[in-house]
Amino acid sequence: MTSPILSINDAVKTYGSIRALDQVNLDVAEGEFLTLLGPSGSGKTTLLSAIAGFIKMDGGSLTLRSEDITNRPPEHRDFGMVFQGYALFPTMTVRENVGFPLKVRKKPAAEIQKKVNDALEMVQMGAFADRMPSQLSGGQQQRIALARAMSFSPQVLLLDEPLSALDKKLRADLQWELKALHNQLGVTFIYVTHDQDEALSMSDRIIILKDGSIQQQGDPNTLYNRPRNKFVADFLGKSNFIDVTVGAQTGTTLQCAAKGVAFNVETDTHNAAGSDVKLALRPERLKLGAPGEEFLPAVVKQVSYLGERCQVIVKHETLGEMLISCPTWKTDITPVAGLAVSIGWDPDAPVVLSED
Ligand SMILES: Nc1ncnc2c1ncn2[C@@H]1O[C@H](COP(=O)(O)OP(=O)(O)OP(=O)(O)O)[C@@H](O)[C@H]1O
Repeated sequence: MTSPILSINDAVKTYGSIRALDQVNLDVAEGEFLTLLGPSGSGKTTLLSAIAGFIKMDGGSLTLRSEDITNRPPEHRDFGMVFQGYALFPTMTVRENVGFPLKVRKKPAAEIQKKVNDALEMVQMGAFADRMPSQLSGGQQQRIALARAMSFSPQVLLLDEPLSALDKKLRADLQWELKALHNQLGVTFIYVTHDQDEALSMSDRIIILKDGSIQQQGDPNTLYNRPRNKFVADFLGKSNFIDVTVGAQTGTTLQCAAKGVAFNVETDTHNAAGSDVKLALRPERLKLGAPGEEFLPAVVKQVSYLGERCQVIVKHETLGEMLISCPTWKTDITPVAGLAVSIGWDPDAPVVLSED
């Protein structure tokens, strides 16, 4: 990374015995769309609030373009913010709301007018300038909140679950719009969500948090296809897990044995012979065939049709139940409960997980 716009160094925040932030280190690159993702209580909002300056950290420091801002009050950090509890001012019009950050910064009236118009155009809400917030839908209010956060051209935009109150279809539309805005403006976005699909679809990089510490970070493709541990594999998408005993490893080829089943796995990790490891296997990497076609016999237990894909639970005699996701347009086999099938996977499909 070229020199980061923002660095969080050894951030610690405790509430009694809870470590909401546990030695968090993070560099944010200029212009990136960075997402903080984790389950409820993992520390996402705490980290964003510490960056915003709403809470004081118990330890660690924050730098903005190499300048220490750890003790700088929020209003002097100059970040744009779209927070859950940071609603529009109900007694101000849309125009006044969007102009508010500029007014606080004592900008001249002509500049305020121009920037407000620009910000409203940006979120396609120019026609709504004279309405009151109560006369807008939830999605429109979110667009105005975004326009307000952007009106003063901040270097960094902090967004805490800005779409969580919206219905699924509108949320998906606004995800596209937010991503397009990000591409167009080149502003650094730090985005909090607990929605995995939202994180995967919008982010340049995802930070996965659990109990106040970073579990893994990377681009969506790396995190999804190369999860580091069980928590990440389980939290980001669905996974089958297989406990195996390691045989010999020759280069990248690992011999594995699990409950009477032997197979090879291609891996870039190094594993000692005789050790026990856990593998993650994504449902779409499992293959479903007629009996004898793939290498393990199994029986279909349950099928769930999802439109473009169908989810099939199969049972192998010793490995137990496995989840398979197949495209529904591939009709060489129609899975129904009770059907005898076979299952298999390519050697590069399983991922060797780390223990922690
Ligand atoms: N003001 C507070 N007082 C006491 N504990 C707090 C406070 N704020 C947060 N916590 C605790 O710190 C931990 C992290 O909370 P945080 O709100 O950052 O999680 P989160 O990942 O944003 O969760 P959610 O998705 O539910 O918003 C939680 O265990 C929470 O209960």
